[in-house]
Amino acid sequence: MSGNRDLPPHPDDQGRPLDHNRRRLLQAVGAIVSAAAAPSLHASIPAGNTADGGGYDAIVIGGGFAGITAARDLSLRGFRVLILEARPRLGGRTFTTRFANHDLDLGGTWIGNSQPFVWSERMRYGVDVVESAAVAASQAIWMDDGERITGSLAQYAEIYEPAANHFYAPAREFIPRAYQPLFKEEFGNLDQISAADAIANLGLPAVQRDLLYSFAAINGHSFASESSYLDQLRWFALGNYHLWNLWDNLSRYRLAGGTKALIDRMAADSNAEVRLGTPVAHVKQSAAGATVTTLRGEELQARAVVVAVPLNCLADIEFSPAISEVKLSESRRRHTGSGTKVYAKTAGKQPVFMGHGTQQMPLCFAWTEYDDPDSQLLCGFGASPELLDVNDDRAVASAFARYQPSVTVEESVSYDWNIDPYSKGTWCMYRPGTLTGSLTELQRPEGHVFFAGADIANGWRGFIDGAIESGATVAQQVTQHIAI
Ligand SMILES: Cc1cc2nc3c(=O)[nH]c(=O)nc-3n(C[C@H](O)[C@H](O)[C@H](O)COP(=O)(O)OP(=O)(O)OC[C@H]3O[C@@H](n4cnc5c(N)ncnc54)[C@H](O)[C@@H]3O)c2cc1C
Repeated sequence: MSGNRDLPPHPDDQGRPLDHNRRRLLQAVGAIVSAAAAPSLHASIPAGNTADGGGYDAIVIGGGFAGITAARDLSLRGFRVLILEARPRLGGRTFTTRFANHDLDLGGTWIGNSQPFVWSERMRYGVDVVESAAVAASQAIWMDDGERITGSLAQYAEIYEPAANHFYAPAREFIPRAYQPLFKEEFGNLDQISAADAIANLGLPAVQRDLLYSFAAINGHSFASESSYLDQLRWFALGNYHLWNLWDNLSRYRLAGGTKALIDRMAADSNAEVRLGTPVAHVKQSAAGATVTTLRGEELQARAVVVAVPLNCLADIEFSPAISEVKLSESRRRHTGSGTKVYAKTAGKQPVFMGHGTQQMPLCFAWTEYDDPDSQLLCGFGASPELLDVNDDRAVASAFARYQPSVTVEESVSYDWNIDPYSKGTWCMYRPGTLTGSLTELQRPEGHVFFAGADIANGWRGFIDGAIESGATVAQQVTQHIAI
């Protein structure tokens, strides 16, 4: 089984010019922002497209966790809300499928109890959690100068933990408030250097250095040279400045029934109208609101628009007037998340293991995720699709064999988020300079247009938790905006 390649057409496929006369449009933004503050706006709510012709209060573009949260919260406050989702399903970068008798998540999967937004949602809707088999691993596997070493988790921790604590040492000083990443204001050069630079500067023995490169690679889902050191430190702050608590939040708990179980309950609790398979091509603001044009040319009006698409896809929507150049250039620059994730079903069983490789290996991490009676499901992550073709079962089998040489892989499954035009990447970690230089601007509403998403969250940015945080925050902003 391989990734889904039956993707709907992309806005760019229509050959629509995305360039604008920026000066003229920036002037128009100014006019709209001043008009938005005027109290008489509500006299001219745009002609609507709801069944009764009354118009939408808000159109939410994107039906991932951020968009669903924003739409649910707004609709439960009595506003008329429409979700326009490009794909034929909700969930965005979370995607639960059936494989080897499990509800398997090909995208976002694990949540943690230091993640307040998603944890409260799963408790509110009564969605249980299940623990990864690797939590009780009887074997740790790591690499020392190319040689595969096996031992206990405690032996592995003796090598890895002091190195990781060294790497994360500046986190408490520079990110004292995990949900206010810019609180400190002064960060020295921490956001200018990469995680790889920081690791090289630690002067550690090669075995520890390589473990850190690989950990930075899985966290940024790209080589350690791509991500900002400061952005990596943020994760440690969010993990309560404790390495193993961070790990618990990254990989311990899955939602029973998969992420679909949660997003379906959130969507069912919402009164928002949902249109699937409806990519948005254009958002045009007026004094009273905005007109959203779908790829099929349908025009829909609302008083406010929530753009809850991945950062990497933002520049594919045409905005009139144009949104800020910072937003567009960060979208085109893309966050670092561009690696691979793959599951493999084994024939027979191996010791339940947790494997920490090097960032140059096809899979920089691999472990037993499900320990079934007669087989296992292994999960692996790699820093780059260049290192592993996840659609090639034999390549996948040999990648897992680097950890368990005698493993027999029966079949594997993955999803290529990097070629999907509605994600153009995996989870978000920032490149050097983006956190201190652009986050505030990425979050800033422009006129009647608001921005949400895991990729611009304050707390667990790049996670389901961050998507829900951002969606809830923007729902509050839109509520105030509409109520003016
Ligand atoms: C492989 C992988 C593993 C991950 N692992 C974890 C994990 O274990 N734990 C965790 O918490 N997080 C994880 N994440 C990250 C997490 O899944 C995301 O951060 C989060 O789900 C993003 O939510 P979102 O709503 O901000 O964006 P998305 O889920 O990307 O939703 C955006 C939506 O916008 C839609 N869209 C895009 N363009 C348009 C358009 N023009 N018109 C209309 N709709 C459009 C998309 O189709 C999509 O549905 C992982 C992600 C991946 C890919």
